[in-house]
Amino acid sequence: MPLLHIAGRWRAGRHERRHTVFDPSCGQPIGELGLANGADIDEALAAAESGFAAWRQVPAFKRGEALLAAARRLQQRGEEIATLLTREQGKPLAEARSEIAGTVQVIQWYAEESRRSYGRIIPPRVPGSALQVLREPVGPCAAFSPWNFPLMLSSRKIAGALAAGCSVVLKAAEETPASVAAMVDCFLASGLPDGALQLLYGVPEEVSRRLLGSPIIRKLSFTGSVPVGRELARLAADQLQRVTLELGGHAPVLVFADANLDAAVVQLAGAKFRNAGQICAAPTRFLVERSVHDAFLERMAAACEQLRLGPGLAPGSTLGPLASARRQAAMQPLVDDALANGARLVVGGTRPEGQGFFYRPTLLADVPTQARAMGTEPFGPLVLTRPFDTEAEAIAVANGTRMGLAAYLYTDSASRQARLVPALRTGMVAINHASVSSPEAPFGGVGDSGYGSECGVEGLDAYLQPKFVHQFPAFDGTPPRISP
Ligand SMILES: NC(=O)C1=CN([C@@H]2O[C@H](COP(=O)(O)OP(=O)(O)OC[C@H]3O[C@@H](n4cnc5c(N)ncnc54)[C@H](O)[C@@H]3O)[C@@H](O)[C@H]2O)C=CC1
Ligand SMILES: O=Cc1ccc(S(=O)(=O)O)cc1
Repeated sequence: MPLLHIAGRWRAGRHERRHTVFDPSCGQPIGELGLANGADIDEALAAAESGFAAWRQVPAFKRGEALLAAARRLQQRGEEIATLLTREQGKPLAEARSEIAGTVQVIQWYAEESRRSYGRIIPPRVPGSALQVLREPVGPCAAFSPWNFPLMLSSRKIAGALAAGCSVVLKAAEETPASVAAMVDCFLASGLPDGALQLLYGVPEEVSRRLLGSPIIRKLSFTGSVPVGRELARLAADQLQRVTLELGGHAPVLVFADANLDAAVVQLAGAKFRNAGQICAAPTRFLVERSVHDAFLERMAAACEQLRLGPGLAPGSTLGPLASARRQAAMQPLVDDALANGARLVVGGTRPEGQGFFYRPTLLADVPTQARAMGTEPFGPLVLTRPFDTEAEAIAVANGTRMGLAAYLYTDSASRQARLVPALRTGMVAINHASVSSPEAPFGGVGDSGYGSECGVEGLDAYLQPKFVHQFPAFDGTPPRISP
């Protein structure tokens, strides 16, 4: 699989180590990936430097056109790429198609927004002078994307950087290389100069150390786990690179008795089991007002029973395998620990017999806050519920982890909505709805969920550096008086 793209050329990495790619639905190898060695990474850095020099000269309008063309190509190749994605990541084909549709929209949004990245003129203190703020691309960027939504999460970084006029070296996840390579091909075929976009796979810590150790890189964007995010932020500190970190969450869901319970469960079950629960913003800790807790459990149990666990490419599967043996192995200890701490098993709780990285949809009730799953992001198909009696108690539990990405609130009371939004310590809140992701809106968290945003104008700003220009048309020898 020659899936690296460096300096305008597709080729295999020259590292002595190779990475085996697995089909999560059967646990069998489906390919061998050649990884980047030090020389490959250095070539990618040099190419990103020259690619930046060329790409930043392209007018914003033309950059937007190139991105729109990339989005069209991705749409045209949708079926082929969705199949690649399902094969290597595991998600049901319908979800892979929907990831592609969402990715197309992200690229389109950045393409359009790049035309509106205006500077500004500030009224001057000294008559005849001008105060301008220009917005310049920050420079070559290093981007690291994970395996759970390889296309969506890579596209946020690629399109954000390219829209702003930056070049990118993307290290995507070794677990899911072919789908991202196909998407990168869509970008490259749309008129990018050589070096504007490189794709690497490698030994992760070697790639990050070498990229972030280089003064060429001016910006880091990472989506993944908290420990790796911390490590990359440390590396970026040495070169004073700007940083965006999206490090996952442990989203609380607050369901009050005045909410429409039927609609809430349908939405929440959809959001929870999408991608087998491997979503940073997945609803995870379900805090339900005591008077409706049993009714909620009954409906959620029915929703779990309706899921069809099976290979993503098999028609009718609505819940695929986890993406790796590592993720599958992480589930049972979390479930066993919750049960040992007094939780009640309502549905699932085991992996099925046979091959593949499957885990049954699992509903655990009355999960105590000290259970490990209530503090560690499960990143799997686990619903954890607990009843609450007061709003204050619900908020205390909701804010009881160091993570702060998303929160979900189900209540028809406008006054409660107004009280709870400021009380929730998260970067995003959805009310009577189970999605917090929209290309137009900033996506990001607080606390251990990281900092910075992707998408929205904030996502584009992350790749732009303001430059203040204080201009006097001619110098007449009189020192200007700026202070009053
Ligand atoms: N925010 C998100 O969307 C994601 C969050 N996670 C979180 O991470 C947990 C563990 O997942 P794993 O895949 O086992 O985690 P991991 O942290 O070992 O790997 C996650 C990704 O980061 C990359 N990575 C690892 N070390 C790196 C390094 N030093 N430099 C650059 N990239 C590096 C890997 O290639 C992989 O694609 C999950 O349970 C979940 O909590 C994982 C993936 C995505
Ligand atoms: O894991 C992070 C993540 C996954 C999916 C999406 S989206 O809903 O498809 O936009 C956003 C973030």
